[in-house]
Amino acid sequence: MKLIGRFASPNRRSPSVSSESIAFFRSCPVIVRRTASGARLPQMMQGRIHHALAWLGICSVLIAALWTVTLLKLDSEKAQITKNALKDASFLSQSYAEQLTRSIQQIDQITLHLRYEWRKSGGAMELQSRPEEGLFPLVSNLHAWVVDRHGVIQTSSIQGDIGRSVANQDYFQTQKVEGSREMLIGNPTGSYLSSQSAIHFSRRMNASDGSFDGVIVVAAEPAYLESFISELSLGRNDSVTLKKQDGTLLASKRGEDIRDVPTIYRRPSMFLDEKGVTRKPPEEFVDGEARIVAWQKLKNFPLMSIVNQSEKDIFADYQQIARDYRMYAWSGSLALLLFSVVGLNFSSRLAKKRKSAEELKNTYRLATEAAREGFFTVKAVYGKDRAIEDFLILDCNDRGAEFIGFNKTFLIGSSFSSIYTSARAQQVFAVFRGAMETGYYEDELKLSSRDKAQPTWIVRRLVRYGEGLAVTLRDISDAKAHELELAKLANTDALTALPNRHWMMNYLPTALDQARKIHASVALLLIDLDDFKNVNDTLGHVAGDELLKAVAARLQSLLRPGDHIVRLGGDEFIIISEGYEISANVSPLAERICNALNEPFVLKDGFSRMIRASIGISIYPQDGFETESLIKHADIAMYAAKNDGKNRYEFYQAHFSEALHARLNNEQAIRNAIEMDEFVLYFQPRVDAVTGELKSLEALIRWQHPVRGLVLPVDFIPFAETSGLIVDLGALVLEKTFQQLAQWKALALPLVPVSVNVSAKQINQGDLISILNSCIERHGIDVSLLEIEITESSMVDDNLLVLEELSAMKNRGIKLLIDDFGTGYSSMSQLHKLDLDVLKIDQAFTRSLARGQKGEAFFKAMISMAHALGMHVVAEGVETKEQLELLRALSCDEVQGYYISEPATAEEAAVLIKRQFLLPGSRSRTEQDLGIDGAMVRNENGKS
Ligand SMILES: Nc1nc2c(ncn2[C@@H]2O[C@H](COP(=O)(O)OP(=O)(O)OP(=O)(O)O)[C@@H](O)[C@H]2O)c(=O)[nH]1
Repeated sequence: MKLIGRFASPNRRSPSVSSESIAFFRSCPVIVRRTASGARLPQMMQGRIHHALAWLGICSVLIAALWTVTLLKLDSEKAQITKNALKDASFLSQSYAEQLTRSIQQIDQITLHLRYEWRKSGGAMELQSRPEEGLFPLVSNLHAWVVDRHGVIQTSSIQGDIGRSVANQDYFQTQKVEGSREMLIGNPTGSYLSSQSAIHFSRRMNASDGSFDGVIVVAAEPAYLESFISELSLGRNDSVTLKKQDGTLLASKRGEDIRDVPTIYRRPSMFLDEKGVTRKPPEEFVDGEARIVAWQKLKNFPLMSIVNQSEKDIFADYQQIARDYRMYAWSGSLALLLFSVVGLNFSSRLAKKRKSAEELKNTYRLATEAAREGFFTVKAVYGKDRAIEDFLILDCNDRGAEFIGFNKTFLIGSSFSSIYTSARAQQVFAVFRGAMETGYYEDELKLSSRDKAQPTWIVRRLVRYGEGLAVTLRDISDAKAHELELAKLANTDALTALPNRHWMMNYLPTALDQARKIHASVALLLIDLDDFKNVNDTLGHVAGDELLKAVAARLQSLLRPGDHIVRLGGDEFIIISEGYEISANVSPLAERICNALNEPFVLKDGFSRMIRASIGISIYPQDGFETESLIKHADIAMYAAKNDGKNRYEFYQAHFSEALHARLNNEQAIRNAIEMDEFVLYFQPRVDAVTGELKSLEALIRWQHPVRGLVLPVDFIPFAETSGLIVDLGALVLEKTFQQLAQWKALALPLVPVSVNVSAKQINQGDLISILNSCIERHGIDVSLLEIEITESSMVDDNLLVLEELSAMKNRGIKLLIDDFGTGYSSMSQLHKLDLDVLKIDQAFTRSLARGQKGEAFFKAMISMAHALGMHVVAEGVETKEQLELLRALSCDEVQGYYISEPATAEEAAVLIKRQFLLPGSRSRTEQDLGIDGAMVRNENGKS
């Protein structure tokens, strides 16, 4: 939103806008175009003015239309009313004329009739009595009289009228002079009888010679002529008149408002046509009201009936309706005006919103352009059943078009169905329809473009808005390549390039699932190289690596297609073999492996080396259903193979687990015993074969078990060896030995050296010399009081590390003894190289002395050899006086065995130290003084 604000006021640069963001905008052509096109504010104002004008225009048109319709309607109404008024006025004047004609004709008839009667009666007609005879209508406003040639009334319908002279009356004079045969209609004159004026209708009487003989007169008051026009037919300002053709008014009927007006016309008006109807303007009338005027000449009489109908009255109703219509029109106009104001407001808000949306869209596009992301907006196209049929691309940026390999201008406005093949379209539709339903979708897509500049992997993100989707595409090719590389590294063993344990842990569950589905088997062959440590120790780590690689390659060459080989780590490999005939094929495969490894490997240094392996085999489904259990069982089987002498394979059997369990229990018990300090040392003396003088004590370990009592080494050392605990035990023995020496020293005993047995594993640790140094220093014991016994097997294979350790000890001044000599395979050269001090010949050879010449000869050879090498010889297991005698005869230097002493506790050993001479019969003075028995015989078998 801030960005929009900045666009909106380019002249007002906010201090918070960083130079980077300004640079960002400048770098964008769209922004430049916007700012260059002039200030945006006037543009916005222009937009608003356009909107306002549009709304006002629409409103004006609507108002104009409203008024046009209203006025047209009024006009047509008016025209219709006018038309009707003209028609009515014509009709009225016509019917008035007809009525008048009939009335005047009746009067004419009366005059004719009276003249006839007058003549016929010879002037004896009585008019006063005649009305009853129906001579003329008996109405108050119609009278008749007969006048003689002198102008004197001879008879009259009016009482007492006879004898009155009318000689000066116009009608008499006119009739007398003109001698017309027609009835004359006189102008209205004052009536003799009433205040009302009267119209005199006269007819001349002639004597037989044609001379004037008098006049028949009928006088009618105007009311007589007006009587048939009802009041109702007249409007308040209407009038109906009877005029002579010269314009003289004979009778007139007027509406209420103009009844007292002498004449309604300002000027006398003339009607030349026989009949007609017209509108006369207001200025022609005294009351200033326009009128519809209709006239009609009477047939046979020079008279004219005229109807004046006031427009004011005619249009009275119309005026009300017109007022109403105008009011409606005004109201409508106002409403439209209001509507346009509201509309303008609404549309300007809408426009604002649209503008903001447009701004947002542009900003978003700018952002995505800058971010190198592709973006699209698409609209769902719905079918008749409201199901989405297609998608229309509304907008996209260049990057987006690039991603999918089309031109942007082509894409905008295109539908998916037009740009994708039907199969591809189906996949795309499924994804897009799904996003329309759920509102969000994201996945990673691998693109198959051959163009190297094009991305190979993209992230596609779809977000629903309204009826469409906003789609962003981001290039993740680099990250993906890195990820794949990492995945490869995570799944590959760096040394051998074989798949590693991580790969296997992912792969096996799927493989087992598959096997479950198709009822197939999976075999795991866990291969652990035998004594590989020796390879490292003798040839070095680099050669060890080389051998591991060579082993991996050889194992790989033995696999069937579809089998997998994994390096678990160290010298362990697993072969995964899948299929239906596994059980039958596994043994041959295991044998092939053993045989193949037995073939020598020629390493870079030119030496060839053989390696053996122990293989444990577990098979799905009989040995387990899960990855972990199958691996565990293969491991147990492999241990069983190792325990069984190595260089062999074993199929997993349930009892292996029990044995392993027992071994683990034992190991744990040993660990606990170390912790609880349950191990103690016994000491067995080694004496001069001739004098019986104590030369040394061999430290022997025993387990003082709280329940089992004293446990001999044979019952726990093998477990300690296999578990590696032998290293800890060895260190414990050294520590206890030095403690004991320190104690004896403190007791001021005449100390003799103590020999300690160290295992090959202990020497292989490489830190034995530093442990010894530490003990020597801590306990303040002279180095000459320590002797180290090693077995022949420790020296096998010219183990470099062992040789180094031993020579370091030798250099330190520690005596080295080779124990159980004759049971291993040490060579003369090894003995010589190591510069050993003492050779302890195994008790088996001592026992064989008594069995004849061969045993003696063998013994003698060993002694000669040792002496030749400058070594002392110790015979072990001397149990009888005869053996001692023989050994003395063979020049054996020292002896050790039950004949001299069984292993003794520390306290007992202290006594032996004090005795110094331990051969039976050779008692020291002290002993003799104390009365101690020198022969201590115990029923224990063997030593450590
Ligand atoms: N050269 C080399 N040695 C390794 C590597 N990884 C482990 N080792 C060594 O391989 C040896 C494996 O020894 P073990 O399997 O425990 O024992 P072993 O000597 O083979 O004896 P057995 O298994 O009982 O037959 C150890 O000494 C490890 O230090 C490696 O990557 N390269």
